[in-house]
Amino acid sequence: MAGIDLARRAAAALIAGVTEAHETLAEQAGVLEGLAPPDRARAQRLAIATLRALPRADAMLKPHLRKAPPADLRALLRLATVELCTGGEAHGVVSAAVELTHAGGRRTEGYAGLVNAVLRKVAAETDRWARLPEPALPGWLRGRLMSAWGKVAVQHMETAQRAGAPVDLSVKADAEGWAGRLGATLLPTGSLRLAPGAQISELPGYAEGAWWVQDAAAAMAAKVLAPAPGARVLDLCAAPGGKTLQLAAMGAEVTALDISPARMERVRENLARCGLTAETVTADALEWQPAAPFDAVLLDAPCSATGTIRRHPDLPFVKDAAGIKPLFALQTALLERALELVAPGGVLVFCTCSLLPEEGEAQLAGLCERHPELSVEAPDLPGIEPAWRADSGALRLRPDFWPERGGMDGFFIARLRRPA
Ligand SMILES: C[S@@+](CC[C@H](N)C(=O)[O-])C[C@H]1O[C@@H](n2cnc3c(N)ncnc32)[C@H](O)[C@@H]1O
Repeated sequence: MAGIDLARRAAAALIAGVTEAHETLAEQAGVLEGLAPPDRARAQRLAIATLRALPRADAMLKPHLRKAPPADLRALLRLATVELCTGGEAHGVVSAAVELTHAGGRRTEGYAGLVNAVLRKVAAETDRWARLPEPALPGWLRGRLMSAWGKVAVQHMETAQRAGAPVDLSVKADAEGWAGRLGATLLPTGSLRLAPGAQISELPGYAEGAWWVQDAAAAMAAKVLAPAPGARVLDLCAAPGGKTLQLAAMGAEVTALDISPARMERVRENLARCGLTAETVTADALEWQPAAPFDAVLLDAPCSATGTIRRHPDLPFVKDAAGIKPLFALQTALLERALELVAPGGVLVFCTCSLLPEEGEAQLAGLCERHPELSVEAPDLPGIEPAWRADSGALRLRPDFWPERGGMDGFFIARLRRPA
């Protein structure tokens, strides 16, 4: 009997956690504890691949299941089905699933025969996979995006989301040199894009903090802010700190604030690894009182994160329309607070990793209506394409942009100036 495949067991647990307990993969970090780094990475890869293809896996399994199996077994069947239909070696995949069913104890061991029989049938008809409809966004989100961006754009976004996301890096300095050393592509906006399959923590420059992982779209917000060296900048919702690192690397005097103590710890760790400094504050942005206003404030507000589904395919199972609605009012309140903390003549950059206009375009329109004294400044960055510019002067970034390069996260970024 072969040993238990720990990565597959963890992957199945992660899948069940997302689909049954509605917890994100990030919230289930405990599942991966104790696994060796390669098993950890493999478990995450398997869970992500399965979640991305879930409707197809269910369509493959449906004819062979008379009633729904227990949740953890269903996750295991879905995982094995995706593996079988995407090139996994049939004997290895089926026997690993059977082993895990036995190992599940009294609750699942009685299903080992069923798991074996069902997966053998799936393995015998993997040609059906390619003829099944491509997985689409969940209905509540699809409808909203259709009204905002149109059917064709949404189809392109879905294609991008199915393809997944490459890994992008922001560098402290010398982007061209690091592109050469890492074999990465230097993107027109200054981020580096790694070739697939890199083991991040093994790459040169990781240990000494020469760069950090950050999607190219996410990296544009701090570049839009572009603080002068020594400028006092407040990063108002800072954790885990990607934008704090950028601002500090640009030479700004940064205050990084976040409400979450655990996430703030990540900011401190990231600053330490990269040898950068910022003042860190754990507080509610709506209540915190600084001694003086700032030259610039960056508000990367909590949002639906619908722009990041291509790298987080767990999100549609965890969030729904009702769950994200309270965020819209929080974003408005945070925007008002952020503006109060900008000194006269200073700059406010507002961004969200959302594709919903309620969390971007509508927030900007509302802010400008309430504060007609503000001016929106169109960003002037290398690499920005005309299609990314909205009439308002903001940047609207979408996963279907840069298709030939591997896409980017969805983001909304606006730069506003208070009169002096
Ligand atoms: C989109 S994330 C920020 C990502 C971060 N800017 C980066 O680039 O790594 C939003 C953050 O807002 C924080 N947050 C939510 N409500 C907050 C509040 N009332 N005050 C301060 N931070 C808050 C969350 O803890 C979360 O870390």
